[in-house]
Amino acid sequence: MFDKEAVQLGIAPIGWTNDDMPELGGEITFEQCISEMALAGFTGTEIGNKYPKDSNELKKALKLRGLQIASAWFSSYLTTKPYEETEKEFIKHRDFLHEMGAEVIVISEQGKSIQGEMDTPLFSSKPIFSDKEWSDLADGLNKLGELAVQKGMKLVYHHHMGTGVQTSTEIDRLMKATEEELVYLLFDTGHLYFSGDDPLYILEKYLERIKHVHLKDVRDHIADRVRKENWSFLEAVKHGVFTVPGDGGYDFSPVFDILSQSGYQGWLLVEAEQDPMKANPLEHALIARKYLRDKAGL
Ligand SMILES: O=C1C[C@@H](O)[C@H](O)[C@@H](O)C1=O
Ligand SMILES: [Co+2]
Repeated sequence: MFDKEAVQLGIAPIGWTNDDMPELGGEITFEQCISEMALAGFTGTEIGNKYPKDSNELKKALKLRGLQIASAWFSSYLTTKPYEETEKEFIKHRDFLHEMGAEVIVISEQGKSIQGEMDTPLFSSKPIFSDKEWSDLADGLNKLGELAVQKGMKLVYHHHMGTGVQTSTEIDRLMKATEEELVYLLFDTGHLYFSGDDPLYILEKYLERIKHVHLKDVRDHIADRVRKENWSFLEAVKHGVFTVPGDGGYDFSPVFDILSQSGYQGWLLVEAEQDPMKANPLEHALIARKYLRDKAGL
């Protein structure tokens, strides 16, 4: 059983409006998005591209609906740009999240990433970092982790399809190369399962370092087509490879058991980017909320 006081349930806006493909959900307003999150029974969200940039305006809109900011994605370019460039942007991002009351900062290395490329086949073209790139990445993350600690926050690394940190082996290398008190892990079920890795291996091995969780499910028949037909990450998303927990092929029961038994504290954030014209966002938010109630007792 989860400690209901220690765990908070959130949902990401990318089921309503997509950050990587703004045409998906382009007609859906920020207000509709956050109102439906609250209506479905969630109390938190991450930040999407339609959210107000002004912290007071954002706070007011969220407060009206009983929502909090759990975190927000930050793209680092530690393998391809001078460290100082990433640091400058990171400090602005950190300070905004701190102002919004978030405790974790999601980071993902986008140097050499193919996740935003519509025509680059996902499985055959993912980047593989050189030894130099691994050390630049680890050194940079340690420094950014220190900057997070200065504000009492935690840096959580998001392993991601189509990036240099996608597979279990790559996550192992990153975790080994970084300081455990500075760089934590974001556990995203959907990315590991889609990659063909066992999410439970990562969950059990890094339980102590996992400080943020994305609950994303996968439609197996679409994932099979992505491999066979050499689709890109964005094509996969457009075709509906991701969906909410309870609607795809992954059984979250062991994930919930392991997390609850370990006394996990923090956010469980449902995240399923898909085309809102094909998958009604409110309907899917409700499916996820029911699944969490039935399977996790939350
Ligand atoms: O956490 C995430 C943020 C998105 O923008 C990203 O593309 C998605 O796949 C994800 O897991
Ligand atoms: Co995610």
